[in-house]
Amino acid sequence: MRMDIVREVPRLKPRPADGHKGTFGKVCIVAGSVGMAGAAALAGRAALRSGAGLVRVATARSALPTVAALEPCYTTIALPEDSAGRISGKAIGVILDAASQNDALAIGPGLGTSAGLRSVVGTLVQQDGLRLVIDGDGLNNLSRLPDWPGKHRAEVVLTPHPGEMKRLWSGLFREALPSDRQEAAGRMAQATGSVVAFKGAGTVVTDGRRAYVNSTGNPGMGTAGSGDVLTGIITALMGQGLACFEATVLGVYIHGAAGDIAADACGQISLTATDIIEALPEAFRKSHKRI
Ligand SMILES: NC(=O)C1=CN([C@@H]2O[C@H](COP(=O)(O)OP(=O)(O)OC[C@H]3O[C@@H](n4cnc5c(N)ncnc54)[C@H](O)[C@@H]3O)[C@@H](O)[C@H]2O)[C@@H](O)CC1
Ligand SMILES: Nc1ncnc2c1ncn2[C@@H]1O[C@H](COP(=O)(O)OP(=O)(O)O)[C@@H](O)[C@H]1O
Repeated sequence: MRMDIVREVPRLKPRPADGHKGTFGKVCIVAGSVGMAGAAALAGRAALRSGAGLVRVATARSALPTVAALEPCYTTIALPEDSAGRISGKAIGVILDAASQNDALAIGPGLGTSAGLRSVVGTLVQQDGLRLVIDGDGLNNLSRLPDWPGKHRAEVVLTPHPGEMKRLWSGLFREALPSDRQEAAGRMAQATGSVVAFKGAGTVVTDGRRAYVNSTGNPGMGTAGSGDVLTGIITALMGQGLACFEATVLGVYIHGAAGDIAADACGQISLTATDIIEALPEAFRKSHKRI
């Protein structure tokens, strides 16, 4: 598969002196469940550290007090839940309202999987004009909807790790997942009309026409919640007006750069997803000088 290789990492425009929180994007992150409140908080905090003017985290009602207590700077939206403490299918009305009131929406970190969540994700991909990042269990729910690419109208970014990629792939193709990561990501992007960030060492970002292979990051980032942080970063960059491909390239680059700064400070063995968030300010400052 021939794709143009992108070597330049996009950048955010300097902030206008009279900018305010409305200028820098409102984003909503639909995430978390009882037992995985942390995933929602990590994505929300990462979005704040990545410049979103307003961050709203929409989560299952029972998980909300924990999610809210983990970070004072985002607001929260309580969603109807099922008996297992996962967001239920009845939440779709509130989520569609949030979609219409925000510049970008993410769904997935820590959701769990269920028929209700499948219908929520399936409805979101059909929303014309919605800018949507799908990660984690958002992808696991999506992979059980084999006909979704034919119906989708939203601008979609998919951020699978290799396990999620396998599930997504087997829902769409008969043949095995190609071992060439660029080939796999490129075909997934073309078949679904989405931007794909196929995560792992050397994350590949592609829209099926262009491909970027990331050089930042380290094995210390193989730690729980690291991908949830990436979701928050990309969503915030989309909220600030970057197109899906550009936001994903910059997001993947900054996430890896923050992981490298964090590994310098605390070593790859002890690195946690929280350390990646704490390193985002330095990663953004350095990238503005270097890129
Ligand atoms: N604090 C929290 O609340 C956390 C919640 N999380 C959520 O937990 C849910 C399930 O996600 P998980 O990823 O844990 O479970 P999955 O079952 O989706 O994936 C785990 C498996 O994926 C494969 N895999 C992942 N990265 C790989 C790589 N680089 N190379 C090869 N294989 C790889 C491995 O087989 C691994 O066992 C998601 O919604 C996620 O957002 C996790 O992010 C962990 C932290
Ligand atoms: N060896 C590595 N080199 C560079 N980046 C890595 C490496 N291992 C993991 N990462 C990055 O860490 C993140 C892990 O995400 P993911 O597997 O979704 O974690 P989680 O589901 O726990 O949030 C991805 O962005 C991935 O690219």
